[in-house]
Amino acid sequence: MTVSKVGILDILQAKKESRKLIMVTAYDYPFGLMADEAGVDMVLVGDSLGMVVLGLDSTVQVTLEMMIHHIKAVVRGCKRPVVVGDMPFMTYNTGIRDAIINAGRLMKEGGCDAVKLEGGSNFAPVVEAIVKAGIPVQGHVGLTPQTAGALGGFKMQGKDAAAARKIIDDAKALATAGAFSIVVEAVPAPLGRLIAESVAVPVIGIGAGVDVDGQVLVTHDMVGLFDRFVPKFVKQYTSIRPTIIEAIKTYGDEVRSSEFPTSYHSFGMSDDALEELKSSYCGVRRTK
Ligand SMILES: Nc1nc(=O)c2c([nH]1)NC[C@@H]1CN(c3ccc(C(=O)N[C@@H](CCC(=O)O)C(=O)O)cc3)CN21
Ligand SMILES: CC(C)C(=O)C(=O)O
Ligand SMILES: [Mg+2]
Repeated sequence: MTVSKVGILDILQAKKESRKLIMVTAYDYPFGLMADEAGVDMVLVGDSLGMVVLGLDSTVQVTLEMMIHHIKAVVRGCKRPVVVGDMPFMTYNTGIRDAIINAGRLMKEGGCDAVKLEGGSNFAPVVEAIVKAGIPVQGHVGLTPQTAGALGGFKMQGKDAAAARKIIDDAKALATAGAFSIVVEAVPAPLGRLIAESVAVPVIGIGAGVDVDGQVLVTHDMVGLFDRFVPKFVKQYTSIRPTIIEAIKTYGDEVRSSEFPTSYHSFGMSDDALEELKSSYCGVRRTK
């Protein structure tokens, strides 16, 4: 069966038809396959992979090479969803030429359909240049983890009217620059709604309330596979970490007690071959 690939135009159309957009993260082939099978619209290969699957303390140390490595794996599993690759810190902040070259590498070498970058109106010229080069760009405003240090940590943004106004203006600038969609992270729900009402392109919320055009979550968070910290906006739909730990423990117990492997999980050999082998075999330690 052939599956029709979701396109950027389908993402834009969804907002016009008031259809909510579903986005989740994936960092490897099995999670790419599962997201595809679950029928999501977009898969984000987030730079959160630095924290979630590489054990780093922030997303700042993530490199373009790491992103390309993981994007390639996810793309192999995703036949239908739009695959968005996060641009790492300092791969688009140093100038328009660098940004275009690096976005191009994520697309050409990684194989993703679009890129995402963090930043507001200051980055509108960068977004515009990448879009003009033919690469769809998703914006990201509100809590921007790559610059969390400057924001005072992984904290909610847009608390007072002036800060909220700035985020609305940022989203508008990105939409005008040609972003096909904008991620809004960790802002008050009423602000999320105002942002969604302010731009024609879909606003994808993560901790931005329900009145936006779609939602994104880190898959490892929603299945309880990552729990070093659990942001307020995460809902754990299942908890597979204890299940995995229990399986590994049981395996260990069965190895120690020689319950595993059984003959079912072992390979046999013909009696003739075994006899011939034994006659010429000179073991150091004779058992049985
Ligand atoms: N596993 C994971 N999930 C994410 O959503 C995520 C990452 N990693 N890494 C990159 C960024 C970092 N993000 C984070 C990380 C922590 C909080 C957090 O703990 N926030 C607290 C404090 C809120 C406040 O003080 O305003 C919370 O209770 O939500 C939020 C977003 C979102 N992104
Ligand atoms: C949290 C999402 C939006 C993200 O940027 C990431 O996973 O890196
Ligand atoms: Mg990110």
